Amino acid sequence: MKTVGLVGWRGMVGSVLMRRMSEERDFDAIRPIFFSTSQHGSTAPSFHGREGGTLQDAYDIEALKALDIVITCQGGNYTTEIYPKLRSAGWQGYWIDAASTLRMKDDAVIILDPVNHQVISQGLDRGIKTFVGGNCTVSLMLMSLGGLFANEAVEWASVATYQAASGGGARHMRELLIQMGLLHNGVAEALQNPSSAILDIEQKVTEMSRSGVLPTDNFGVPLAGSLIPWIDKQLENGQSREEWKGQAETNKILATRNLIPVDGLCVRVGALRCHSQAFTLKLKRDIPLTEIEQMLADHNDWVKVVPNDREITLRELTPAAVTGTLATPVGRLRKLNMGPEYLSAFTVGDQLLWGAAEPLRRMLRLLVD
Ligand SMILES: NC(=O)C1=CN([C@@H]2O[C@H](COP(=O)(O)OP(=O)(O)OC[C@H]3O[C@@H](n4cnc5c(N)ncnc54)[C@H](OP(=O)(O)O)[C@@H]3O)[C@@H](O)[C@H]2O)C=CC1
Ligand SMILES: N[C@@H](CC(=O)OP(=O)(O)O)C(=O)O
Repeated sequence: MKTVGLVGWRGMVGSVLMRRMSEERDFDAIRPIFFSTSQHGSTAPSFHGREGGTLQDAYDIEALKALDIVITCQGGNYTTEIYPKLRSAGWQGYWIDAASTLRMKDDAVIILDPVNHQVISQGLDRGIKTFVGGNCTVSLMLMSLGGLFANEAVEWASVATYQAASGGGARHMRELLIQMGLLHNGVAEALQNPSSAILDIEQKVTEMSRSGVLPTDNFGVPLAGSLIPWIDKQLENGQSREEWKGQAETNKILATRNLIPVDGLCVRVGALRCHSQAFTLKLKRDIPLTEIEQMLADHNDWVKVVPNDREITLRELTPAAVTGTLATPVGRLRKLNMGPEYLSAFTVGDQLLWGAAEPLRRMLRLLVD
């Protein structure tokens, strides 16, 4: 049985990972050792009835060296500090990581096994020992649209994202909810009165939003009742770093021989943990819509083709409907006015599940089964 070090297990992504590992009885297949950067010496958690012992120091290279596998959701700073030290200390184990730090390294594979199982297997055969979860929007796009990529049907993809607050981390989610609460409190009385003027209510909300009373330490500006058309750092070419990841990671995950252009605009909206994405896809040929739907539906067990029907779309293709599930639905499929090779699509997916935790635990299973 492999000894597996779990780092970052009590964070937001880590908690989702622990829950999924419990549900899938992954702890039965490993000898887990829990680490912490701040609480070593305390009692480790017990999952699935197994005592976790004592929390180990996540900065202790000797302790980490004794592991067969490290699985970390601790974040990029931890990876940047510890990974090179551990490798230069001669550690030959498998490193499974949620952070973006190592994703584009030549000796790392981006893991999304329903989409690139073959790339992962080839990596293992080549002796690759570093496996990194993809960016959430990229992973969710490929889970939903994988069938079109697998059939080499996509010439290029243009995307507008609607990304949830959770992508920024736990503090961002709290900030959004506090902003929502403050805005509502400010007009709650007026809302009780059906004859109050809606534009007076709106004006009060807008004034509050601009007044500086809302907490904005994490997002920088109010998100409640608004949106933020920029995610992550600014690059010199005008893209945000989140937008840059779209093409870079998609092509690496798929191991494309000819680059598939992917570009668009990444936008933060007031959803909690589901990222949605609106696509314009240029297909390589005019494929009938029924064939497209079949390709998409056949690709993996989690994608669901939602008929392009108003009622069904409202019921099944929203963050509220998808949150907390492993489903990665795709809908609003139709040929656009630009011509029969232009397809629209709208996807929704939980960014903490397929967007973060799920590819990691499935990689672990590939290594231990
Ligand atoms: N948020 C996201 O959507 C995604 C995140 N990621 C990656 O995962 C990393 C971790 O993200 P996320 O889970 O959001 O980070 P969190 O801030 O929720 O957790 C990170 C660490 O903070 C420490 N911590 C300190 N105080 C607390 C507390 N009160 N409750 C829980 N943990 C606490 C824990 O480490 P310790 O026990 O050592 O103190 C924990 O492992 C990111 O940096 C990123 O690299 C990847 C994809 C998506
Ligand atoms: N940047 C993503 C979340 C994330 O953590 O992405 P990455 O794993 O590529 O750093 C978002 O804000 O929604």
